Amino acid sequence: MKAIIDKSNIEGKVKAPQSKSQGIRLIFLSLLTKIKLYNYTPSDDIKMALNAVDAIRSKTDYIYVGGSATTLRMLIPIVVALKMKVTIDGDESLRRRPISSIIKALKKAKFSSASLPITIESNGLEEEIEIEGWESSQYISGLIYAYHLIGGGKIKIIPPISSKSYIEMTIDLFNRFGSDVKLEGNTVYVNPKPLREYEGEIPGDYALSSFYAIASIISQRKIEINGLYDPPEYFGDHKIIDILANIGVKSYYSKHSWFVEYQGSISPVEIDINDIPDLSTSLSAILSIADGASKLSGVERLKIKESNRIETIIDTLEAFGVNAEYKDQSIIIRGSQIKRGSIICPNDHRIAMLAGDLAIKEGGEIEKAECVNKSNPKFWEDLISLGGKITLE
Ligand SMILES: O=C(O)C1=C[C@@H](OP(=O)(O)O)[C@@H](O)[C@H](O)C1
Ligand SMILES: C=C(OP(=O)(O)O)C(=O)O
Repeated sequence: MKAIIDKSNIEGKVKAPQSKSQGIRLIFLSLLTKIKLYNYTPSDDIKMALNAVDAIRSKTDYIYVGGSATTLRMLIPIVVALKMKVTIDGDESLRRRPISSIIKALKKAKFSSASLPITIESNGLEEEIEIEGWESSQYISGLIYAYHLIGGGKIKIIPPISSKSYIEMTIDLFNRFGSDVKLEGNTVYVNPKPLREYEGEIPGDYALSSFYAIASIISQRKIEINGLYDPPEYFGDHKIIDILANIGVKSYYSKHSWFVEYQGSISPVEIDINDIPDLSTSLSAILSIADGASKLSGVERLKIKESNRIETIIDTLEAFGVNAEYKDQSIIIRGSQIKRGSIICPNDHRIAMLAGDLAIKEGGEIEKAECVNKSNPKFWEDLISLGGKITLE
């Protein structure tokens, strides 16, 4: 599918896209307590998480997880804790992504290979585990679930810890459901308590919502995004509210809604995105119109996302006339006059959304635009509902 976009003004009200991270966590929580989800958006990754828990329940020996690394890397410790013998596979994109740290950490399991497809045979999960913290936080999130399945345990994380905000998200979720999980220093202590049940919707997603907010800023308008959860204390994607406020945008949260309004020029900024990697793409869009050069540091692990996002962010910015380069382990973005451009989605949903935001300025085309379905199948229809002049063919 191709998205053909003309210069547009993005404004009005929209419901936040559902959170892939919160959704996958709630789905895996159904292994531990009763969960009933209403009106969920069936993104590719949500479908893969549902696939995984169904496979666990029916004790099948094969689980396909598509392109969802969150599902994969949370699933591996869970199937090991359940002493399952199972083969897990994914799509071409996921087969290229690393899973070495969790294989190294799980000493009581046997793994047929160091990448997908992989057959796992398990004698269970050790009471205490040590795992490298720099490859992916998703393993630690999965281990927290796994330790809830076997009555508790200790996770010693070898620093540096990447994407720490997602570990905080998992801990926050379990504690809100009544459990007792603590991160003290670099160690997670899992002391399972009875979990409450949940009936409701998947909460809205800040990183996915930021593409709508930033499209509105690029078109110098204002927008209200509702259905969001109260921003937690810990640092994470929800801090996008403050990040935009600090570069010249009117941006604030009130009663489950995020209000964003263009106020004039955008200030350049230096941000370490190691704990908020999913914001790298939407931040690249707004920094394209900043008055000067901005710097995204902590970008090394963007290489192991659905695409090598260091390359695909820079290629996409350049396709729309924006001056960008990779220098000193950072992405440098120099504010430019965005031009009409076009890309073929490099099998990466957030790159298509970045291109969608840039195209709002002077128009553009995105081939394989359906790649947004991995996390937000409503992306194009939502932009159209907000005033986007977009033809899908
Ligand atoms: O736990 C999660 O829900 C996620 C963790 C992050 O991955 P890493 O921990 O591998 O950075 C993030 O990029 C991903 O989109 C979602
Ligand atoms: C990297 C992402 O997801 P995952 O790691 O779950 O594939 C993402 O949503 O940008």
